[in-house]
Amino acid sequence: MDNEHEHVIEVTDLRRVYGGGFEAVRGISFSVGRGEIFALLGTNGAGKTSTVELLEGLTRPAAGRVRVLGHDPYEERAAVRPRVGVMLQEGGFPSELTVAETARMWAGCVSGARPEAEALALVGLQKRADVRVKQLSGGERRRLDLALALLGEPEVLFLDEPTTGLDAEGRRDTWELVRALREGGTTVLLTTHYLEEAESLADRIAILHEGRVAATGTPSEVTAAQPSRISFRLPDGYFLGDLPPLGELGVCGHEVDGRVVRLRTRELQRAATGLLVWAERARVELRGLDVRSASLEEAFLGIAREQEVAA
Ligand SMILES: Nc1ncnc2c1ncn2[C@@H]1O[C@H](COP(=O)(O)OP(=O)(O)OP(=O)(O)O)[C@@H](O)[C@H]1O
Repeated sequence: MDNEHEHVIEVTDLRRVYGGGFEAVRGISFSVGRGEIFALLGTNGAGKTSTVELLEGLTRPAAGRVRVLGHDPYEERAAVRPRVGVMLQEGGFPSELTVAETARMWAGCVSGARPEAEALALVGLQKRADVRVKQLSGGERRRLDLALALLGEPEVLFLDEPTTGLDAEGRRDTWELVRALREGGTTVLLTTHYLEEAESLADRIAILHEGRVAATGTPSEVTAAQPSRISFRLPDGYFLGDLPPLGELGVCGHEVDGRVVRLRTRELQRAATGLLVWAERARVELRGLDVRSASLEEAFLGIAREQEVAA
């Protein structure tokens, strides 16, 4: 396999069982290529952190295979660890130390670390170097976590909810930094609760549900599998039955809320054209007309609903 298309992360039929027998990860498979940003999404308890911890080599899977940079991250920790940066959900470093002292202490544990000041500057914390960690805001702590993960100039970066607690500007700064790291060839696997984050940042995503991959692909592939929406106000004096038969328009679901009609369709062009031709002929205006493809949020909620029904 050439370097460009090398799978930096490979997960095959991965399982994780906690003490007591609860199976949190139930046969997950995916791979991440070099320089890709891959996002794991899912409801609370879907198994994102449990999966990331296996990738980080913190514990051994109950079954299945994990490879990071071609190695087993648990059995061959010494080969993998120096090439990987990890940002856990809870950093948990001593809060009496200053930001600079924390970075220095951390750098002491990393071989070939970049200068601490450079790592702090990457996340915009250079002016907070002399502040004690306990005095940082939640968002600043998250950025310090990220700076520490970047100290070793990692080839692979694991980010567990990297922007939780950050304000809108901090979140966008982090996205820019992650994109810049990708441009430099870093492979990034992140978990997030922010669908907007996955949509804007990730090359590919996997939506987990109860320990399984419910959907995977590029964000647009995942949303394309969900119905599009058309909404409008019924013109005065008209009723739903006055529209062309919804089945003929390719509509697969509808709701009427007062005068507002919402249609779902997998054939957006056919439905929109049929509706507009009807309105033109009837010489009526469809006020509030809104036509759009599913967002990742709608896809996410749709997948969660489908899974609940299937269960
Ligand atoms: N140490 C543990 N012992 C037993 N069960 C656990 C343990 N840690 C996690 N679980 C369970 O495993 C499931 C998956 O948890 P996990 O933290 O991986 O989910 P998650 O997708 O990261 O959730 P969140 O979005 O809330 O962080 C949950 O049902 C959780 O209660």
